[in-house]
Amino acid sequence: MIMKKIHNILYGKETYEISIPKDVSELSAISNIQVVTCGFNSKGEQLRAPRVVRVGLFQHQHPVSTVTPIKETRDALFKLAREAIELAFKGGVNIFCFQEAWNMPFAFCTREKSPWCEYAESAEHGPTTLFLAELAKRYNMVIISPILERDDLHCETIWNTAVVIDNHGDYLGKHRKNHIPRVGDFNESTYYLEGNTGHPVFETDYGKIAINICYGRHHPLNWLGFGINGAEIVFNPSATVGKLSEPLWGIEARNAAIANGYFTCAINRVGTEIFPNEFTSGNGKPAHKDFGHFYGSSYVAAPNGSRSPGLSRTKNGLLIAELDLNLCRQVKDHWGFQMTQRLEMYADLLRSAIAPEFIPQVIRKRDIKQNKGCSGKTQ
Ligand SMILES: NC(=O)NCCC(=O)O
Repeated sequence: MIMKKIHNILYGKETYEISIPKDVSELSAISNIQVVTCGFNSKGEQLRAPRVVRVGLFQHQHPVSTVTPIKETRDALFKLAREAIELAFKGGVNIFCFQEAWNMPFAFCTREKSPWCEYAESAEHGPTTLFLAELAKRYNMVIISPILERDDLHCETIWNTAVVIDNHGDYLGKHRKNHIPRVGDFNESTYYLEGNTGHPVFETDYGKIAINICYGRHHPLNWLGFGINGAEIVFNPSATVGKLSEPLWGIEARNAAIANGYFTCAINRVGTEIFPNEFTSGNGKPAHKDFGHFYGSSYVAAPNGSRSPGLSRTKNGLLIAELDLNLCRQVKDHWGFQMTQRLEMYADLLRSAIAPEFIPQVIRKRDIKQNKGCSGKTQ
């Protein structure tokens, strides 16, 4: 009883394990992908049937050395992806999402252009999208594929992009990472700029979904943007290391789910990737060859604040979560956060804050004294 109470305070309303076919465990053992399941409770409604979907969050280690030739690396990653997607299909997954820049080493610490920029490919018809489109169609699954994008139409520039492929195997659209980190070894601004795609929400057969890529999870207004556009599930494909962000990890996506009335799915890389050349990041640390440990711990949070168990800190894993999208509106009706959010007041504040002549609204005692006598009368 007391444990139940503690669980409730720390992790929110009770979740349940979902039943999945036996061969999922067998396949999970063969492919060495840990499978964790979780379902979120919702209320029945009189007028709407439950809108239950299953999401699959896949976290993985880079399967080869970082210096492995690109084609060989791609083959190894595609093999792993195929195994994970097959596993997800057997587990009834409708929407599958990879971690950030899933199809390459996370080399943006190095600041080297070669060979890492060669991993960039077209969002619309690059090899990764073509490979996944076939699987998406075969398994009737929406697939979110965060990659390094090469924009052929616009001077071959590079972006950090999540591609959405629908369950018919068609390219549905893309979102480019809105906030680019400049912290620790995250030297990503050497490679790409802040995204120019706004806060798109993709309407799929399995609900309205959006993607907030990695560092964007530190920005509450970025989460808000997807909520304003009607997202029901926001995926947060990430690549982040223990020393930098682990204390924040369990809080940010969960808080975003509560504040915005949608489900959030936070996915992180696993393992340590060693690069051939030493690098520094202007932070006084000795030159080194790796980012540190990517700690996995992927999880799902619901709009009512409850969360799933996390995947492992060290192993490849697939989290299969069952969500009733009706819960989004149920929580909005209950708490009224959207009704009470005062967007117009914040819009005014933001508009004035970006103006060059902005004066912060600070009340100081000395200003009061200047304007009024002790009697409180204006002088
Ligand atoms: N990939 C990325 O944006 N990482 C930044 C570090 C963090 O946000 O924890």
